[in-house]
Amino acid sequence: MKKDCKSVWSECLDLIKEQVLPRTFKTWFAPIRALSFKDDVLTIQVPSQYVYECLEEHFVDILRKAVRSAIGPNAKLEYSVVVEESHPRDPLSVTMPSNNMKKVEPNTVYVNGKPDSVAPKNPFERNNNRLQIDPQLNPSYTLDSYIEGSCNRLAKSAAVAIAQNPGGTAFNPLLIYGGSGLGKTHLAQAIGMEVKQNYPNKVVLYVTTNVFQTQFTEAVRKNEINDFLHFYQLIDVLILDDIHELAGKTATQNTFFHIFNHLHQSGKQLILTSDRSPAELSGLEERLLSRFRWGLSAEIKAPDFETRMEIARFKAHKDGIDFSDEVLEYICKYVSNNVRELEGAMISLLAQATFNHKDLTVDVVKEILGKMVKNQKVELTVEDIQQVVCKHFNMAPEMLQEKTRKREVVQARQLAMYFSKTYTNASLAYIGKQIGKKDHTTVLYACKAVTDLMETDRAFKAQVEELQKKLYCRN
Ligand SMILES: Nc1ncnc2c1ncn2[C@@H]1O[C@H](COP(=O)(O)OP(=O)(O)OP(=O)(O)O)[C@@H](O)[C@H]1O
Repeated sequence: MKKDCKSVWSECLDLIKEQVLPRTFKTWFAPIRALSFKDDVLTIQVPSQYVYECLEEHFVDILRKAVRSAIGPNAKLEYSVVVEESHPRDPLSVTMPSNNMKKVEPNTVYVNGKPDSVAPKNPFERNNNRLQIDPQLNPSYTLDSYIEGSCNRLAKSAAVAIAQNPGGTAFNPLLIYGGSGLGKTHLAQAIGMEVKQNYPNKVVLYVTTNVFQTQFTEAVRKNEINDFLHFYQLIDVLILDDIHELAGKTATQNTFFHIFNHLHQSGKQLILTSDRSPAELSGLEERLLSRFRWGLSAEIKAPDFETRMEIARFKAHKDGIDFSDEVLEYICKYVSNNVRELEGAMISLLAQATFNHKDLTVDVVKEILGKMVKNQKVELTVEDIQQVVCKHFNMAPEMLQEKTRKREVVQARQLAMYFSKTYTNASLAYIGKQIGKKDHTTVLYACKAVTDLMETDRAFKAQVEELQKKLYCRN
């Protein structure tokens, strides 16, 4: 069925929404209108030159991914920029190309038979017996732009070593794990970028577990599983993002197991990312987990204040934004758990200040961030959470450590575990140890119990929301 511009753009918006903060989405993407879609070119109307520049500067990667996913590898984006709001329905506008839709050069590999029979669909181009493999790398994710701190030192050092000698270090596979928005994808992609620079002929491929899963399902449906395996065996550096999503997908795990073995035995490099440590990767087969342990598992933790400041200074400098140190300190103090949110806050602040014609002083930042900060994850520890939960239930924190199955203690413990998993970057093992000396499976069970109960019990859900507010307003 032929898609129209509205449905294509709505598909893009769904994908974009998953990747940016709601405030960012509202500021930058919600006001955009889809104008036309023809020959793989999607034209969108943006309200001003400023918005056009900001989109190209800050969001081009997100846009590129979304547009490619909705349209295909040949997708092009064009902007129609409103220059005069002369008529609300028919404003005067000019058309601008998306300049930054640059991408890393694809690799060409020669295959026996028709390339069509080897490659999963998009983003691979086929021609005679040549197969072009787009590495799917984001050129802005480099090792140089990845700020090092104690939170990520081991992972970054391993990344540098691998980039110099892919497949030839002890770090094979490299499993990078940690919480959301802490730079796992950036670092994994940066290795790919650096390998492409050091070894232009090496075939690098970045793929999310979701895409891998879809390609696999498609290959099964079409009875092309051998071609699928053959294709993945052509890769020199395979980056598989979000491997926790393999949980429970036995057939996909099985196939990945074969690909892993083949690549590893042939001295090819594997880089994996996950939101939890191998010990906490439930739902994955032991034989796969044991292979992950062959190389290096490196955790990325939430950056400390100094590293956040360095990241914020770097981003401000790169984007040519003039934030004073005082302002940056204010932002970094409050946006503490997640680098993606830190970036989002900086971009939103800039946009709001520009639209409202205000200089970015600390007072202005306080005013603008005021509402936003309330919704941020202020730096919470497992201990803080236990305090708040116990106070809520009028219970001494020591009760959580007691070996009792009393209903109210069990529920308080489960809630403390659930909030610790949701609002801190502590590992399941650490959370369990701190809250009643339990193991990680108890924490997982507690999180599931709370989520399930919230779905069926309104009063309980209201109680969780009440506690959430108390946690946010703690400071
Ligand atoms: N140490 C760092 N230096 C510079 N930028 C960073 C750093 N850590 C994270 N970022 C930036 O933060 C944003 C989020 O990073 P990324 O997408 O890699 O996180 P992630 O851990 O893969 O998150 P998720 O698990 O949600 O996919 C990116 O724009 C990335 O460039």
